Amino acid sequence: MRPMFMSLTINNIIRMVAGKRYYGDGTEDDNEAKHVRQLIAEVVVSGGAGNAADYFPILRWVTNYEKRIKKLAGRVDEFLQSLVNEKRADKVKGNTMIDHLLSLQETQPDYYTDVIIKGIILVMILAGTDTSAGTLEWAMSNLLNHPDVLQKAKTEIDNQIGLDSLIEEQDIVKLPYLQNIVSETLRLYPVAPMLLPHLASEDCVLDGYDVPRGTIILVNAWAIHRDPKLWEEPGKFKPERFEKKGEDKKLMAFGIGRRACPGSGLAQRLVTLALGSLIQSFEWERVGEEHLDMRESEKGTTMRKAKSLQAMCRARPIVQKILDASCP
Ligand code: HEM
Repeated sequence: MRPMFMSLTINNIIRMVAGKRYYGDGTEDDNEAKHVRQLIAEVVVSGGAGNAADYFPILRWVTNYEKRIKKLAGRVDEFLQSLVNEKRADKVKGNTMIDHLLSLQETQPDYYTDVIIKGIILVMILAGTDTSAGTLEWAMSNLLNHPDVLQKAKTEIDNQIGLDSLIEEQDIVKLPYLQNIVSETLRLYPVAPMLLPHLASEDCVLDGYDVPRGTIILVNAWAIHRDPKLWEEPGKFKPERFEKKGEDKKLMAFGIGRRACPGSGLAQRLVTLALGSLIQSFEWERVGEEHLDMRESEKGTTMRKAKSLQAMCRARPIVQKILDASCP
């Protein structure tokens, strides 16, 4: 299911940024979409790769890694510039993120240069797609390994939303158990397990340790989320734990403070809505009797499942109802 989750999250970000869709919905044979899909696939593969020549500079003589990455960066820049140029040429202003950034460029041209705008688009794609897709994959895998939790979430959705209309963004507040499933997934499987590296801007003392200015600090959120001093039965997937007031305050899957994830609201909404829609629309089962392998992959910048998720599903009656209503 990983490629489907990636298509969803990339569409979500690029539609917000540029009002375009490159996956599904008739884009299969579109040449521009094909080109962008290929480019994004290359960026995803290269994104988490290490460069041995950083540690053994002599390897520069034998690998063409840097040359290849520079070429890829050039193609990415060309693509981002084409998105900006296209929006700039539009006669009527739209409501996409690029439209708003170009308006700011008119009033503050020294700050909102094309380079800054392209940087913002790129960070949205890099930080906002793999992370949400990975969380969805962990959440779905947890549900398949815990059919009782899946059943409880289905009952909540059926009772709160009904069997005639699809769940919408504003319904999420009526689904606390579904929200707790997402929190419990982020606790056990934070896709950025060491957050991002932070640099001490001044000398400071952390928990009794002297930390000199310039030290790189990594926070092990994964270990904090499984600390038996903080959580009861920390290794157990138990969404009910978040029914206790204040438990969610202990989560740090998005970091804490000024440099915490600015996309956390979007990510939580997208993951909860997508998960809710999958539960509402389909009956889900594991492919075999065995529990799913929940080991983590050793590769990549985000923490992914070592074994990509495969599952079986059967449409629930609501799908036919919605299809009948959309093409009478
Ligand atoms: C489940 C999904 C996500 C998770 C678990 C996640 C997690 C994180 C974490 C742990 C950090 C570093 C915080 C720190 O070191 O203190 C971060 C930073 C960041 N995230 Fe997310 N993120 C997710 C989705 C998103 C989305 C959807 C976007 C944007 C659309 C986004 C944009 C960013 C950006 C721009 C930063 C860097 C912020 C800075 O350096 O000031 N993230 N995220």
